[in-house]
Amino acid sequence: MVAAVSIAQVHKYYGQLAALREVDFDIPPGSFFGLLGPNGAGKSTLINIMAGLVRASQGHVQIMGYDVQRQWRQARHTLGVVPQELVYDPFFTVSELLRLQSGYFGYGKKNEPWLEELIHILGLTDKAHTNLAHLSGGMKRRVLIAQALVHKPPVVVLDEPTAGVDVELRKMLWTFTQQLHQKGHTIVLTTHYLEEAEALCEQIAILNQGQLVALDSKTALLARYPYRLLRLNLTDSQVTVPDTLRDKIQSFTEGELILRLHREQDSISAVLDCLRNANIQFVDLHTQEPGLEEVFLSLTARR
Ligand SMILES: Nc1ncnc2c1ncn2[C@@H]1O[C@H](COP(=O)(O)OP(=O)(O)OP(=O)(O)O)[C@@H](O)[C@H]1O
Repeated sequence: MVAAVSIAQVHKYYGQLAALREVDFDIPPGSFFGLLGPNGAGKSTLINIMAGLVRASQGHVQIMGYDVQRQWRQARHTLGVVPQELVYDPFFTVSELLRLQSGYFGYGKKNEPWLEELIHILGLTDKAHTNLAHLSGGMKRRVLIAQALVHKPPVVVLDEPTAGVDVELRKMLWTFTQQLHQKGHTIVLTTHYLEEAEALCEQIAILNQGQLVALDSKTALLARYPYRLLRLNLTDSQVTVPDTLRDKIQSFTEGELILRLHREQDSISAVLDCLRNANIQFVDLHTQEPGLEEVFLSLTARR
């Protein structure tokens, strides 16, 4: 089966700076794929290479089997990218822009019902004849999504679609992308909201300083993490935690002590004995399984 996106030995240099180093992985067709990484990890560079906007210094990228450089026309037809920046042309209305974009892909009147449907499902009906310059940031974001979908691309890349949007629009975008996924589109999502990636993505790649540091299903990634958290609400917030527990402290604020315990090496009862021996009392405790945030931080922490 052809990969939705195939990234083969990609390097990208900006002068001396290696923005991507030996990045090599496939995004399976039909997956909901999270591309994560801290600021400057290389996510946008990789997306721009997929979109044919930036040329890889070495290596190849294919979208649905089409090379983004040699077969750029076909590759572009199979890909829709929702950019991170709110870039727009202030001279057009929403509906004019979508028609123009549709025409760029060679679609004529036959595509009108789909454009109407996009306007409707993205809640843009009232704004269809409004100039883009007069739309709010949230509305502009919806237009960018519609614009990326005019040609019904099988692969849809959303570069931080929920950055800076309100809760209502975020929920609407979640539902919308899930529906696209259910219809068979491959979704590639970058986001800094790890709870968002955890809720939506099945497969996850993590980039750090231009290199791939994790590639797995979300479930496997979470299961591989060897720690869990122990949360204790202490009666006294001023206590000194015993030395033997110091390196396990994840945080200690306002009487809530969170310890990071190794599943095999640390026993909860030994930790509690240690606290009791130090005369530290607590009113409540519970354990918590790690979330994507803990896994992400452990893989991307700068040494
Ligand atoms: N046109 C460019 N010229 C020079 N350096 C660049 C250029 N574009 C990106 N970089 C550098 O390449 C590295 C990767 O940047 P990139 O924007 O791909 O990261 P990112 O993971 O998308 O970050 P963010 O989460 O902040 O959007 C950074 O060090 C950045 O400064």
